[in-house]
Amino acid sequence: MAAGRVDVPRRSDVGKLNRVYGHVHAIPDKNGYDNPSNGRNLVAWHKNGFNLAPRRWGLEDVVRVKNDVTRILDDGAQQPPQKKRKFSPIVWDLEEKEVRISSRNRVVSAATTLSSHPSPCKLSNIVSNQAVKKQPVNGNLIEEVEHLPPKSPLADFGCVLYPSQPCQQFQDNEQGQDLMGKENCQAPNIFTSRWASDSDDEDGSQSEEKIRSSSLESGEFERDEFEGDRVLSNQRSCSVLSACQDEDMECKLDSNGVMDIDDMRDEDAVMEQSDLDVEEPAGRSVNMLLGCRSVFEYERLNKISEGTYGIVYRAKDKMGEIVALKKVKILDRRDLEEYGFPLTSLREINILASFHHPSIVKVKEVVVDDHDNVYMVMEYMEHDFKGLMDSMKRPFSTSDVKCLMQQLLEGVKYLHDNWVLHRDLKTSNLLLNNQGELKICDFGMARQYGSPLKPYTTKVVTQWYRAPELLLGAKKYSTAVDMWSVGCIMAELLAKEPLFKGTSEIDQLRKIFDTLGNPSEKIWAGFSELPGAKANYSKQPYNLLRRKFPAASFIGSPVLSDTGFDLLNRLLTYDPEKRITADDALNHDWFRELPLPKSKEFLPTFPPKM
Ligand SMILES: Nc1ncnc2c1ncn2[C@@H]1O[C@H](COP(=O)(O)OP(=O)(O)OP(=O)(O)O)[C@@H](O)[C@H]1O
Repeated sequence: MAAGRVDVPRRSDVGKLNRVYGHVHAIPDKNGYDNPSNGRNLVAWHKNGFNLAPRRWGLEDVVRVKNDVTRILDDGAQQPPQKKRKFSPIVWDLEEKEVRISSRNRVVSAATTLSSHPSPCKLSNIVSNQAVKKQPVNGNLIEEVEHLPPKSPLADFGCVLYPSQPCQQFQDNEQGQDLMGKENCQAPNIFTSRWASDSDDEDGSQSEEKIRSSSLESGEFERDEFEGDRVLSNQRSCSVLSACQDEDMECKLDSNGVMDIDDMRDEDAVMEQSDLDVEEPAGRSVNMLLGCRSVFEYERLNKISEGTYGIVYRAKDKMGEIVALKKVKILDRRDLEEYGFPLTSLREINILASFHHPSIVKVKEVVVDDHDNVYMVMEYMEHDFKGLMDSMKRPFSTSDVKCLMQQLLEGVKYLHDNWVLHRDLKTSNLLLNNQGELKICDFGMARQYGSPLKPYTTKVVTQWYRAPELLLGAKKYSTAVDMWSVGCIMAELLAKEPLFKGTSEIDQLRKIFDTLGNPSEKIWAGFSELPGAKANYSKQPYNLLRRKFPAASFIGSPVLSDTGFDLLNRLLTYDPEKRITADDALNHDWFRELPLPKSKEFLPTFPPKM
C-alpha cells in the first residue's frame, strides 16, 4: 500500500475490481465501507460474492485476488490481472440478484440488486446471515465472512428468501425466519395437487410415460462427486484425502493443516470461479431470478423422461402453451447442505438463461414448488433423437442428416465461440420439434474454458461419445472433445445406430481402435504420453471406418460420399489438435454437394412421443 495512503476503499476501487473480477461487492457495514488495508476484506467480500460455493475458493485465489486488490489500490489505476483470462459472455451474476421466491406459501416479489441499489433492509438481512470465521492462510489469519447455510436451494444462487412484509421490518435473521413462517399464504390453485406431491404416478399417466434411465446409454458418466466443489474445504480433508488416493491426486497438508491439492480437480475448481465471472452480457439475458414464479402456474401433463439430474415433465401454462419442466434432482443431500443447490443444475440454468441461439433449447423461467424444488421451464420439443431413432423404421436420408448436422454444428460453434464446452453431446441431448428445429439441451456438464487451457475432470461425456483423449486420461482438453461427439452423432444419424458402443472405458477404446486403427505418436503427437497409452491394446493398424459407411451398398449399410466420409473422418480424427472445428465443419464441401441439406420445414415429422 502506498505510504500515507488512507486505506478506505472508494466506490471507484470497487468498480475497478468489479471490472476485473466481476463480483466484488463492497458491503457497507454500519460504519460505512470496511477498510481493506491489505485487500483482505475485499477478498472476503469477493469470496462471498460467490454465494454459490464460497468454499471453492482456493488459497491461490485468495493470494491472487489479494495481490490484484493491492495492486489496484496501490496504482490507483485500472490494471488487468497478469493472468490471461478469456471468458464467455455468459451472465454469471446470479448471486447479485436477490429474489423473493414464490411458492404456495410465499409471495413473489422481485428485489433490486445489492450492487445497484443498496437497501438497508437487504443489507441487514445479509449481514445477519453471516458468521465470522478464522482460517489460516499462509501463516496469517485472514478474517473471512462466511454465509450461514442457506435456507433454500435458491438462496445459494442468489435467491434470498424474504417474507412479504416490508423490508424495514427485518432487523435480524431470526426475525426474518420467524416472519417467514407466518407470512402470507396464497391459496393453492387448481394445479396444486399435481405438483405438491413428489409422486410421479399421481397423474395416472404412468403407462404413457417414457421413462428413460440413465443406464440406457452404457457407460454414462458417473457424476464426479467433487468436480472441484469440495476439495477446498478444510473440514472435509479426510474425504478429500481418500478421494486423492482414489484419483491419483497429489494432496498435501501445509504446516497450518490447510489442504493443498494439486490436481485437475483443483484446477477445475479454480476455473469454477471463472465460471462465475462476468465480462459482458450475451445478447439475451433472461433475468429469471428477479422473480421465481410458482410451479403451480403450470399444469402438469405427463412425465417425459427421467435422467440423471432431473425429471422432465410436459406441462401447460395458463395460456395453454405447452412447455417442458425439468425438475432439478438433488442427488446428494450433502449438495444441499453444503452448497444449497446441485452444481450441475446451476451451470445448466446459468448457461441456458444466458445463451440465445436457435440450436440451443430456450429456458423461459425457473419456478419453485412449496418444497423448494426447482424447475426449469423450457420450450417444449416434441422429440429427442435417441428416442426418435429407436422408433424410426428407416434412418434419416443424407439430406436430412445434412440439415440436422448443420443445425448441430451451428449450435456447437456458438457454444465454442462463447468459450463453453458442452461436454455431453449425444443423441438424447439433441431435441427436435415439429418445425424441424434441432436444439441442444442438457448443459449440466457444460463449463467455460479459457486460454491457456486448464486441466479439468476427464469424467465427462457419456462413454459412447467420449473422445479418445478423455478415455486415455488427458486432463487438458478443449472444444475437440465436443467435435468427437459430433462425429459419433453424425455416424449415428446416418446409421440409426450408435457408432462405438463400448461396455467399459477399455472396451470403448478397443472399439474405437478396432474401427479407426491404433493411434500412434506419428499421427497423434503426444499420444504416447497420455496416461492410458501404455495399456496393452490389440494392434489394428488400419482405418476401417469406410467399411461401415461405404460409398455404395447393396446390403443396406449407410452410404456416404467421399466428401461426406472426409467430414466424418475429420470429426473422428485422433489428434484433438487436428480434429476439425465446428466452424470448419460448417464450411465443409459436403454441405454444398448434392443432395443439398434439406430445409427444416421439409424434414420428416414424427408422431408425438407422449
Ligand atoms: N425442452 C424439452 N422438451 C422436451 N423434452 C425434453 C426437453 N428437455 C429435455 N427433454 C427430455 O428429457 C430428457 C432428459 O433431459 P436432460 O438430458 O436435460 O436431463 P438429464 O437428467 O440431465 O439427463 P441425462 O441423464 O441424460 O444427463 C431428454 O433426453 C429429452 O427426452
